[in-house]
Amino acid sequence: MGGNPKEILSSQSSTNSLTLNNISYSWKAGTKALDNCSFSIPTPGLWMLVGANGSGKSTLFRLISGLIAPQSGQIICSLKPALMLQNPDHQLLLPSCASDLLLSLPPELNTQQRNERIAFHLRQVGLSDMEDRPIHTLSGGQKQRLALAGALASEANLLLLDEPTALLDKSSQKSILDILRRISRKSLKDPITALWITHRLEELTYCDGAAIMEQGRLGQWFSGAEVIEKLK
Ligand SMILES: Nc1ncnc2c1ncn2[C@@H]1O[C@H](COP(=O)(O)OP(=O)(O)OP(=O)(O)O)[C@@H](O)[C@H]1O
Repeated sequence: MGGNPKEILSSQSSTNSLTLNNISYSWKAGTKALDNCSFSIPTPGLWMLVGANGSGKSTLFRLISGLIAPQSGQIICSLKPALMLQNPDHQLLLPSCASDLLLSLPPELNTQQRNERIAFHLRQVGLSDMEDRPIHTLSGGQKQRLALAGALASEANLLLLDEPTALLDKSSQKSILDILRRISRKSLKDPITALWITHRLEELTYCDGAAIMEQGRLGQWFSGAEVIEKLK
C-alpha cells in the first residue's frame, strides 16, 4: 500500500520520541484521511487524541505502526510501536494466557526467561498466576489487559491504543487507564509512551496531554481539562 514519495526514518538520535512532518495519506477510494499532519510527542507519558468520526485518527495509527506508508512527509520514530484495537478478540490468538504471550516474546529467550517474562507481564496488568487460564474464560476487561500484556511482552515502548475501552464497563475502563498511567510515568526507568484515541471524554482526566484531530490534522497539545472545555 502507499505511494510516492514515502519515507519512514528510524532515528536513535532524535530528541523527540515520535515526530511527524507534513504527513499526507489518501485511501485508494480517494478519501484524504491525513492532510499535512505534523506533531511531536516530546516525552513518554499518556497522550490522548480526540476527534470526530472520519477525522483520520485510525489512519494515523496505521501510519505510525508501519502498516501503511505515508504518501508524502516524514515519520521520525525512535520507539518500537504496538497497536492495540478496540476488540481484544481480534488480537488474542492462542488458547491460554501463557501461550498467547509466548507468541509476543523475543525468540532468543530460554524457557526459564520466557516463564519469568510471562509471569512479569501478567503481574504488570493485574492477571498474576493466570498462565493456564483459557482465554475464552476471561472477561472482556481481562482480555483487553492480556492484549496489553502481549504488547509489552513484544518490548514495544510506543503503545498505539485505538479506543481500547470502547467495549468495556466503567470498572474495566478504569483498570486499563490506571495501568497505562502507571507504566507511562516519567519517573520510571523505562517509561512507555502511549497514544490513546478516545471518544469517552472522561478519560481525558487521566492523560498528560491531549490534542484534537480535525480533517486529517492534529492540533496542538493541551491539558486534558482544557480539551474537555474546548469540546463542551
Ligand atoms: N481501509 C480504508 N479504505 C478506504 N478508506 C478508508 C479506510 N480506512 C479509513 N478510510 C477513510 O479514511 C477517512 C479517515 O478514517 P479513519 O478511520 O482514519 O478516521 P477516525 O478518525 O479513526 O474515525 P473513527 O473515529 O470513526 O474511528 C474516512 O473517510 C474513512 O472512510
